Amino acid sequence: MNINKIQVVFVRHGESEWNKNNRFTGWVDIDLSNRGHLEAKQAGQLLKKNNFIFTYGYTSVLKRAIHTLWIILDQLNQAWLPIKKSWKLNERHYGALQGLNKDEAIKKYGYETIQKWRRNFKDIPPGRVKNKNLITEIDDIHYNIMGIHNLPNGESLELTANRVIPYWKNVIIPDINNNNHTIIIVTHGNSIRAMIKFLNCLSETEISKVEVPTGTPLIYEFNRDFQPIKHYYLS
Ligand SMILES: O=C(O)[C@H](O)COP(=O)(O)O
Repeated sequence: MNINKIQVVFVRHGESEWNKNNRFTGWVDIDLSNRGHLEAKQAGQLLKKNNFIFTYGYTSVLKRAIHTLWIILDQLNQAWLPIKKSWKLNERHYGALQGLNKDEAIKKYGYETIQKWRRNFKDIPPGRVKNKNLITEIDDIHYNIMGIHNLPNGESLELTANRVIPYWKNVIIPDINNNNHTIIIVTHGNSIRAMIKFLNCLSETEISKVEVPTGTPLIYEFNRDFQPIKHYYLS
């Protein structure tokens, strides 16, 4: 690989309608709010101002991330960029919490339990009852077409990392080695937290304190062995 530096830009999607309404979203396919559109546009403008030109893009199969990537690429005049979409970059599946307002969930389960499900590395939120909780059927069509028959039903950050990190190692790194050295990955709060824990070798306690803002480019620079040299938010 004949390149000077490898740059990977992670962006958490812009604010979604359910971020705005403070609802657990997970795999429910909710779109951007007006503010989310604006955040995505501003992220694109910021990347343009800093002369980013991407060679490949990645996103989940959830529209809040896909649309954020489209808006960013539109700002960069790079709508043509090849993009890979994978459910392995989806948000953590929030099980029975999906659709619940976070304050109401705290009233129902208690603050400490909710916080444990949200931020402990290994804690798995309760699973939803099939056909009872929100939009199960739509999820089934969405994912059946992709040939995924065993949908998760509540994931810890650890379980999320168990699909995100292999995707990084087995798909993204080989693509980078194939000369795609400046890439953008638009995904979700917890999929990015899984990557941050892995790349920065953070402990479970350290990652429990890390929050990822919506629509803000997080730049990682790597050496050829994919060790991070530096990372910073573009703002
Ligand atoms: O899926 C969600 O509800 C959010 O995108 C992430 O939620 P969290 O910050 O509660 O993990």
